[in-house]
Amino acid sequence: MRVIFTGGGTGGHIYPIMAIIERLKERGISTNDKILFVGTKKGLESKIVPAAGVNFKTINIQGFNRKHPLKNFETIKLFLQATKSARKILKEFKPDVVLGTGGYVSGAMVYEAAKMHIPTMIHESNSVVGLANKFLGHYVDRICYTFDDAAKEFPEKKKLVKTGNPRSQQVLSLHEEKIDIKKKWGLNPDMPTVLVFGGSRGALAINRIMLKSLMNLKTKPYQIIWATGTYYFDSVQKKLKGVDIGTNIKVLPYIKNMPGLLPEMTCVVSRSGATSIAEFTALGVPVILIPSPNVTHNHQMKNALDLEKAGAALVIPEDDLNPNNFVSSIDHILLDEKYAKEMSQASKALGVPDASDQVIKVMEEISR
Ligand SMILES: CC(=O)N[C@H]1[C@@H](OP(=O)(O)OP(=O)(O)OC[C@H]2O[C@@H](n3ccc(=O)[nH]c3=O)[C@H](O)[C@@H]2O)O[C@H](CO)[C@@H](O)[C@@H]1O
Repeated sequence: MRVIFTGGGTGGHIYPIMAIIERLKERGISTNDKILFVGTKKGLESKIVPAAGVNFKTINIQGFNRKHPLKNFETIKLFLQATKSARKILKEFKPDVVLGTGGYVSGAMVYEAAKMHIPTMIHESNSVVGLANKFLGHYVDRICYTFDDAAKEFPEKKKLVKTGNPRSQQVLSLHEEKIDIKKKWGLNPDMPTVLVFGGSRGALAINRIMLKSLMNLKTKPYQIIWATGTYYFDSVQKKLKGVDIGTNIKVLPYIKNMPGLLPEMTCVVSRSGATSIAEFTALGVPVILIPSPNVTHNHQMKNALDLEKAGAALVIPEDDLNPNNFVSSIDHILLDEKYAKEMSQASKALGVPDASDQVIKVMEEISR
């Protein structure tokens, strides 16, 4: 099967595609020469995709400027050029199906493909639908989604297929490379352990609450792995200079093998980005979610409440966060095994272990 994938900007648009590509190859449905990823030069995809050995082409496109509408003249000019480039790529590559996950580049590619009567589909990984997917919903053959709230935003119900997030299946298949926390960080593998991190880039609010809670946390009968985010690591280190943080707290910039560490954790404290949630629910990890308030339409709060409603997470809004509710929420899960087990089961029930296969099934159904 010849497939063009397109999506850009954030990791949320890229990780699901990378998971589907891996599975397509694993199952022998497609090969590297029949797969093309179309993104932008500036987006994260220009680093991740070629590094994974996937064919990559770019289109020059930019977002609309909501603050300075006059500057959008250039944007419109670029958009029209982008649709021309999209058409050229589609004519040359001749895909059997085109799948977009969001971002302006995906808007241009999938729209052009639909106009050329090439089978098209989109995947929405968040609970609030992004601008490009909302627009494309009118033109594509199928709409795959993760959260029921997202489905409500598309008027044509017959196009909808609930597949879950392909990252879930990928995380489960990587399950065997577990991290040995004793060897790696000198921690006790028999002690309950909590991982604290703030999404792919780290979160200032989560780092601040950790700094404020350290004196309390270092006396607890559990351990903490705190990934500050690479960007914040030096400033956190400076603040910790000369401070005794005990032996049960390990401070790191970034976790390289998250799927290998998550199954070892008793509980996780995190933001509620779509990919993180796909990972937590695939593995059934009990979580305390502190949604980022700085995202479009407050979608992280919606993602988080979906888990809380199912009994799979505790949610603390960033505005309400203080050292008391932070530490007592961790205590609640780490010191009560029964409660942690119930959360884990509720979380697993939300995960879709064969999400990539479900998306691939839709691709096979519509491809020409
Ligand atoms: C601030 C912002 O705009 N956030 C958005 C961004 O979040 P963000 O880019 O943080 O993405 P997610 O939370 O979805 O995923 C983070 C990814 O980074 C990995 N990781 C993180 C820390 C670490 O030390 N090691 C590591 O490997 C996680 O395992 C996960 O795979 O994209 C998401 C879609 O995916 C959106 O829902 C979020 O709202």
